[in-house]
Amino acid sequence: MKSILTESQLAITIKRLAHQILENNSELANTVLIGLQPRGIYLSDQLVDAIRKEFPGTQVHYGKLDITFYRDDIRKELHIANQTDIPFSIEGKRVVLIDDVLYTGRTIRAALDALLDFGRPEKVELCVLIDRRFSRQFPIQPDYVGKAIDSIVSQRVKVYWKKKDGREEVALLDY
Ligand SMILES: O=P(O)(O)OC[C@H]1O[C@H](OP(=O)(O)OP(=O)(O)O)[C@H](O)[C@@H]1O
Ligand SMILES: O=c1cc[nH]c(=O)[nH]1
Repeated sequence: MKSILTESQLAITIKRLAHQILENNSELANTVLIGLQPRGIYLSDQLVDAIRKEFPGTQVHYGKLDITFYRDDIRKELHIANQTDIPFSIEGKRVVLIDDVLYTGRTIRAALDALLDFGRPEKVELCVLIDRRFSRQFPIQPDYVGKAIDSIVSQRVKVYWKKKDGREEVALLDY
C-alpha cells in the first residue's frame, strides 16, 4: 500500500478544490453541486462545508445522485442502489459533479445520463479527488482535480473517509 494523500494533505486539497470551484462559479445562486453516491458524497459534503464557511449565509444548492440504474453493467452484475436527493430543478444551472475517483469514466458517463432527468443544465463540470489519468475508456476529463496519478490496471485507489472508514487518507493498493 502506498499513501497518496495523508489526512492533512487531504484537508488542504479539499480546501483548494472548494476555492477553485468558487473561483469559476462566483454566481453561487446559479450553481448546483452534486455528489455521486456512494463514495463521492463524503468529498461533496466537505466541499459544501468549506464553501459555506467561506460564504456564511449563502445558499448552496446541493444534491446527491445515485447512478446505479444508469450503469452500463447493470444487467451483468448485482448492484445495491443508493438514494438520489436532488430537491430542485437543474434547468439552466451550472452543475458541478463530484466524485472521489475518476478511472475509466464509466461512472461519470452514467451520471450524465442520470442527471439529465432533472433538467437541462447550462453547463456540467467535473470535480474529482483522484484522477487515474491515462486509464479512460470514455472521452471524459475532470475540470477540478485533487491529485492526478499514474497507476496500472492491477492497482486500485482507495479513499478512506472518517465518517465511513474511521480514518481519512488516500492510498494506492496492489492486488
Ligand atoms: O471511472 P470509473 O471506472 O467508473 O471509476 C470510478 C468510480 O469507482 C468508484 O466507485 P465503485 O468502486 O463503486 O465503482 P466500480 O464498482 O465501478 O469500480 C469510485 O467511487 C467512482 O465512483
Ligand atoms: O482505483 C479505483 C478505480 C475505480 N474506483 C475506485 O474507487 N478506485
